[in-house]
Amino acid sequence: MASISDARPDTLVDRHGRAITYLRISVTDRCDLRCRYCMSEKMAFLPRSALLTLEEIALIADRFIARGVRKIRLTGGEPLVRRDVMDLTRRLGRHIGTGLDELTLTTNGVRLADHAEALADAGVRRINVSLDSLDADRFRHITRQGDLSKVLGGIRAAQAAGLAVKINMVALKGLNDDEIAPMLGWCVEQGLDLTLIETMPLGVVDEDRADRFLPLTDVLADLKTRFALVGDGHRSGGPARYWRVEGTDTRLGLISPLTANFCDGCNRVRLTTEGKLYMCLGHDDQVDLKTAFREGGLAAVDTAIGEALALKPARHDFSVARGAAPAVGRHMSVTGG
Ligand SMILES: Nc1nc2c(ncn2[C@@H]2O[C@H](COP(=O)(O)OP(=O)(O)OP(=O)(O)O)[C@@H](O)[C@H]2O)c(=O)[nH]1
Ligand SMILES: C[S@@+](CC[C@H](N)C(=O)[O-])C[C@H]1O[C@@H](n2cnc3c(N)ncnc32)[C@H](O)[C@@H]1O
Ligand code: SF4
Ligand code: SF4
Repeated sequence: MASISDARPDTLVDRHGRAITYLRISVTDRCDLRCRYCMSEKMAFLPRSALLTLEEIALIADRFIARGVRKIRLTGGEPLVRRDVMDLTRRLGRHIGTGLDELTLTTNGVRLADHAEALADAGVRRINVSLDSLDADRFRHITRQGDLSKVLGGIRAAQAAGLAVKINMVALKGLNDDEIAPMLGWCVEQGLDLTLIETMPLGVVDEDRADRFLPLTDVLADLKTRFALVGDGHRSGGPARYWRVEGTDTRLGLISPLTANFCDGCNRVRLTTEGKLYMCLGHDDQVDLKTAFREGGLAAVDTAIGEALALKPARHDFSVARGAAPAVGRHMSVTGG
């Protein structure tokens, strides 16, 4: 866990002594899919007038970089549906090697083929692509409208552009639990990493989370009977714990907020597309950086960021008990995952 004593003088440190070095930016709440665990079928999206402009996002990101953020991830909604996202990527990419160690992106992959080379040219070296099934019908069912072939084409294009690709798969009881081992096998064949994710109770969706929750402790025990998995001390700066499939290049990551809490090591905050800086995925504490910027410029942004550090909760209170209300009303697509 990062602590105040590890922190450089300009590093952002929260009231629990955790250095904030990772900024996740949701560039849009919109998406071209409607994954069942993420959104309800009928979602209302923000009007475009509510969004930060590209220039505002870039200026706010610069303030975080000046104060010790070393990793930025663009996310959403689906980041590649925002028309000017590549301009933003190029702009932020200029910090790589100086202020930033890494600029990266999490995408559903649908539009990836059109953007893969430009992402690589902007300095992105690896991306995460969400893929919950390799069966076209099931993929369409989970995403409500997705075309698997486009995602697979996007992954191939990313690899051809030299990007390392990690697959994100949300483990869903009764929806894709029988595909987890085959997915890991496929990732080994394709030279991809795989991260499994426990479903988190954010926003009201159209089914009870308890019906879909799959503890990754059980999944890991099963995978260990099928693959030679060796503990791997790799850290990406994100929440996953890693294993390597022995004799291969593939890493298996587990993101287990319910069964293996990782909040002690939290190093991240989230900027939404309307300029709210959320201090935790599972809580409502936030400051409004859009208003701060529009009323007081970057000095007011700096002050607001400082104030936000005092709001960061120690940990989430997620519950996937039957009938439990979601931890917060906003959907994952709004907070940016
Ligand atoms: N509870 C919780 N979940 C998180 C956090 N950060 C990321 N996740 C979840 O982890 C999943 C994968 O996130 P990604 O966008 O791939 O980011 P990452 O795990 O930081 O990625 P890497 O840089 O590859 O480690 C998503 O479902 C996120 O919501 C976090 O701080 N808390
Ligand atoms: C919100 S999406 C945004 C980026 C992009 N649209 C995508 O799907 O990769 C980011 C990540 O959050 C995951 N996610 C969404 N809702 C979730 C939930 N309720 N619990 C756990 N992970 C979730 C997705 O699977 C995806 O990997
Ligand atoms: S997980 Fe990503 S692709 Fe799926 S609905 Fe949410 S934002 Fe869209
Ligand atoms: S749930 Fe909140 S405190 Fe825990 S790791 Fe995620 S953002 Fe950090």
